Amino acid sequence: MPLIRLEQAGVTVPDTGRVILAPTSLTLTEHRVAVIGGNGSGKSTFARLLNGLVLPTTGRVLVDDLDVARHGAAVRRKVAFSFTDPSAQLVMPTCVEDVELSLRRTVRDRATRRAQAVDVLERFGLAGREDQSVHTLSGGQRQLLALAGVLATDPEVLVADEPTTLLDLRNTRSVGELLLGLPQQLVLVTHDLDLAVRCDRGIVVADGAVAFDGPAAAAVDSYVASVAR
Ligand SMILES: Nc1ncnc2c1ncn2[C@@H]1O[C@H](COP(=O)(O)OP(=O)(O)OP(=O)(O)O)[C@@H](O)[C@H]1O
Repeated sequence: MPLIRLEQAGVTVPDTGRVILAPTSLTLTEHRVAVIGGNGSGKSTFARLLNGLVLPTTGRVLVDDLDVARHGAAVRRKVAFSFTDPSAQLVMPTCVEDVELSLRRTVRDRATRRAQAVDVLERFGLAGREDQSVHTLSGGQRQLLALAGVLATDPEVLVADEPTTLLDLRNTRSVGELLLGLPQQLVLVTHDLDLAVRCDRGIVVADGAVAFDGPAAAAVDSYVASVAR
C-alpha cells in the first residue's frame, strides 16, 4: 500500500483567492478511509488532490514520496479514481471493450487482453454481458462496469467519489460490499453513513477544512451532531 501524505496541501481559486480547501496535513495509512460532510464542503476537492486530478495551490501531496504535481502519471498508476457518474468513465461501445481499453497499456497481446477483460467482468458480476452496449446497462451495472475498468489494472489505492449516490438500495448494497471488500486501500467519499461507519477512519470535511479526523464511528457521530446544531 503506498503512503499518501498531505503536507499543508490546500486549494484556493487563483482568480478570487477563495479557499476551497484550507492547508491540510495528514497521512492515510488505514485500509478504508471514509470522507464525509455536507454538499460543497470540499470532499471532492480533497479526493481529487490524492491522485493529481486537482493540484494543490499551497503545500504538497506525496504518494510514496512522489510529488503528485510532478509525477502525475506515475501517481495515477498507483492511485485510481472513480467518478460519481459512471458516464464520465465509460467511453467504449460494449462492456468488454471498455475494460479492454483500461488494459491496453499493461496487456499488449489482444487475445490475452480479451481473456483478462472477460475475467474482470465476471469478478464484477457482469458475466455474460461482454457484448452488451454500455448504454443499455442499468445504473448499478454501469457503476460496476466503471469500477471494473478502474480496478482492471490493479491499482494500489481506489479513491471513489460518491460511488453509490446514483444507485438504488440493492445496488448501493452490492457496490458498497464490493468496495469494502477490496484488498486495495479505499478512500471513499460518501453521503452513505452506513458505509462510512464501516471504514477504519473517518474524515469530516466542513467549510473547506478537515473538521474531524478519527475512528469512522466517531467521525459519523461528529458529522451528525454538527448537522443537528
Ligand atoms: N475550480 C473551482 N473554481 C471555483 N470553485 C470551485 C472549484 N472547484 C470547486 N469549487 C467550489 O468549492 C466548493 C467545494 O467543492 P467540492 O466539489 O469539493 O465539494 P463536495 O464536498 O464534494 O460537494 P458535494 O457533496 O456537493 O459533491 C464548492 O462550493 C464548489 O463550488
